Amino acid sequence: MFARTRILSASRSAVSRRYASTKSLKEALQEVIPAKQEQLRKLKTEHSQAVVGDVENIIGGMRGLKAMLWEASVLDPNEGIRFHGLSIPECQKVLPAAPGGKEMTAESMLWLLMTGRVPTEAESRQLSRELAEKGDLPKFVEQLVDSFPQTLHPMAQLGMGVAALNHDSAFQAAYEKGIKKSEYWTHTLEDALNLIARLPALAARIYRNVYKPGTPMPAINKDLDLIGNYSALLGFGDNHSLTEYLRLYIALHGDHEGGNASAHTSHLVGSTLADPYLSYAAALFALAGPLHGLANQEVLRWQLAMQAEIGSDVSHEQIKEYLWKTLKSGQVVPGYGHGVLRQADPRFIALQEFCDSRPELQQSPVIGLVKKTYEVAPGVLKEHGKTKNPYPNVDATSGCVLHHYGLKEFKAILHGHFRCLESPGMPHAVCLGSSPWVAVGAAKISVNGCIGKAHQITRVVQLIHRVIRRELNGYPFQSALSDVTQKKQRYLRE
Ligand SMILES: CC(=O)SCCNC(=O)CCNC(=O)[C@H](O)C(C)(C)COP(=O)(O)OP(=O)(O)OC[C@H]1O[C@@H](n2cnc3c(N)ncnc32)[C@H](O)[C@@H]1OP(=O)(O)O
Ligand SMILES: O=C([O-])CC(=O)C(=O)O
Repeated sequence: MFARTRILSASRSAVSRRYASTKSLKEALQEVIPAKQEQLRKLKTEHSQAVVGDVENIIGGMRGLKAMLWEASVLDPNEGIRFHGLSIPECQKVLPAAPGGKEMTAESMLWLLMTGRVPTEAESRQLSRELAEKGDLPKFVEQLVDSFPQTLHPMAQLGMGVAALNHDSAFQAAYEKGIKKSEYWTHTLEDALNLIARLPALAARIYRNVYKPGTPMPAINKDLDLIGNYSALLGFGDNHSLTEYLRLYIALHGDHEGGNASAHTSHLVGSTLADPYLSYAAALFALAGPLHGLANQEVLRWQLAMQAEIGSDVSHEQIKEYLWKTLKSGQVVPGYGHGVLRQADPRFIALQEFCDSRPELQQSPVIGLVKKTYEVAPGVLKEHGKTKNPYPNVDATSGCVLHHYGLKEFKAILHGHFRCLESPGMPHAVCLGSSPWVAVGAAKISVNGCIGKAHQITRVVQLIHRVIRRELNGYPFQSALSDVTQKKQRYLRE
């Protein structure tokens, strides 16, 4: 089951003042955080008893449960995501692009998410430079990553690499010395920025070790933005279209209301005051599931299999048959459905618009197939009648564009890293949360969430004990397990 919590938004208004500021991100946050701390203190004293919803059904995990306070973004089921009140087209209009580019940068989205304010170009550039200056990996992490077998899943490698970066955690060091709760955020911010800065070098190193062993990686260019550098480190620095696509892609994935499986995991782990590296590593492992971060790889695999079986120049009827074949074989249609959305994902629409604006993508057979599938799949899924949302999510197209531009390798390092800028959401929560109200609230609520899970785990253990006891009485283990499983499935259905 896909746990997807809902968020109680603290603020829906867009804060998009633009003036000729040249503040660093830390200075901008220094202005925002005291007021936020006061806002949270007031909220707690005045509304801590407020009832925000009923829990209807726990069989589906935490689906739909309002369980966290969040304000960086709000996900409306019909309209999709807004970042501090700004829709995707509005962000595309106001967030600064990289020099020579048109797409909003990851840094400008990060700035917006964390401060609630659109950065000036100077601020965005300054943040790019700060990240580039912090971007090199410690030697021991390079050695660690180089020691992994090529066959180890890149997401497992990425998670371990990120966890190892906690060796230099400023938060952990400060905590050991003893600091006030109200100061947690400065050390957390330092870790979060160091982590974001190092992700390109880490992910690119893993990518090269697995797919392009022995190829030399360029040095980080201090004049480039984060994604410009990432693209170059991967070996695609001269592919301007891919780099621009990545900027858009990563900015769009900056946050999704903070309650998806990976973001929720980082909040849960962060609420114990584990440092950002550990919280983020945990989030990556949640992201590594095929129903979440790996879905775009599943989509690519599925669309290519469709292409191999029925070709590219196909009719709606042929796609319909292929969709039914997938559904009848008991599989999900990857890239369709969502835990919250009930319409086509505006991130999918934004990526489709990117495709429509580029002649090379308009002519791409696989992108053409994605488009045609979108014309047919909602009708088929409605007829199938199971999914609450028969429309595409962002993954329905994202991996296919990468494939067109030459990033053809399947395993999830690509997706994993691209999703990494969900970390703006994470440090935001940790920054505000750790000091001190939201973290405590999140911990309590999460613990409540976990009681359900722990309870289920206990039941599973009891079940297994029963099965083993029966086996000792001469009852074959497999058939005992299948008896019990069938009973359980019947029980859940009923
Ligand atoms: C970036 C992201 O992470 S976006 C999500 C990416 N994931 C995918 O695209 C994978 C395909 N989609 C899915 O598996 C689901 O729609 C999820 C995981 C995204 C959401 O799951 P849920 O919240 O459980 O969705 P929902 O409440 O609509 O599910 C109801 C039923 O419809 C099924 N269903 C949901 N989506 C689909 C689909 N695309 N194809 C077939 N069946 C589906 C579910 O498996 C569930 O079946 P069950 O009752 O037998 O368990
Ligand atoms: O929000 C979710 O449930 C999944 C998703 O689309 C994302 O994480 O971007």
